Amino acid sequence: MIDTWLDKHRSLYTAATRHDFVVSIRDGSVDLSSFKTWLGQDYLFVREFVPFVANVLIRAGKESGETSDMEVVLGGLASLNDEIEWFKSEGSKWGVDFSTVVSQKANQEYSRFLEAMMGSEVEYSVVMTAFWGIEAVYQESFAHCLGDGNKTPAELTGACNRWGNDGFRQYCLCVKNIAERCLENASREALVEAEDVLVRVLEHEVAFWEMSRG
Ligand SMILES: Cc1ncc(CN)c(N)n1
Repeated sequence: MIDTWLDKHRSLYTAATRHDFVVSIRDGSVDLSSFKTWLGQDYLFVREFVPFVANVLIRAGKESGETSDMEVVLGGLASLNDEIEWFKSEGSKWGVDFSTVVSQKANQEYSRFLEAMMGSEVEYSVVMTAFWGIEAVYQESFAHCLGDGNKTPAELTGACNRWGNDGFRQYCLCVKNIAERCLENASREALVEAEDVLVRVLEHEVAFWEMSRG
C-alpha cells in the first residue's frame, strides 16, 4: 500500500527527502546559519513529537493485538530520550540557545497536525502511516548525506548518523511493516485517510526544511 502511494506521490516524496538543505549538507555547501535554524526548530519539533509517539505507544498497547508493535514504538520513544540530550549538546556546540528559539509557522502547523493525529477518532492504521512517514523522511534524507561520494562536513556527520544509521533504517522498516499490516485490514475510508495523511506529512516535511532558508 505505502509503496503504491509513494509511487503516486513520487515528486512530493523526492521534495521531502532530497530538499536543497539536505543536498547542501551532502555536497558540503551547507550554510551553517541554515543548519543552526534547522537545529533550533527541530529541537522544538522533537519536544512536540514525544507526546505524539507516547500516544502511538498507548494505542499499540491497546489496539494492535501484536506484542511486538509496542516494543518497536517503545524503542522509538527511548531513542527520543537520547535525541533530546543530543540536541542539547549540539545546541551548546553551535551556540544555539533553545530557550530563545521561537517556533516558526511551519513548525506550529506541524505540531497542530501531530495533535490532531492524537485524537481517538483517528484509526490506528492512519496513525501508524503518519508515524512511519515522519520517521522515514529523516531516515532517507540523512542516509543520503552519508551515501557514497558525500562531502558532508565532518562536524555534521553526527546529525546525519543519528537518522541515517542502519539501526534507524531497520526501525523504520519495522514501523512500515506494522503500518502495512494494519492497512491490509483497514476500511476503504481509513485507506483514503491514510493516503491523505501521508501526503500531509510529506508537505509538512518540505515546509519544515524550507524554514532553514531563513
Ligand atoms: C521535522 C522532523 N521530522 C522527523 C523527525 C524524525 N523524528 C524529526 N526529528 N523532525
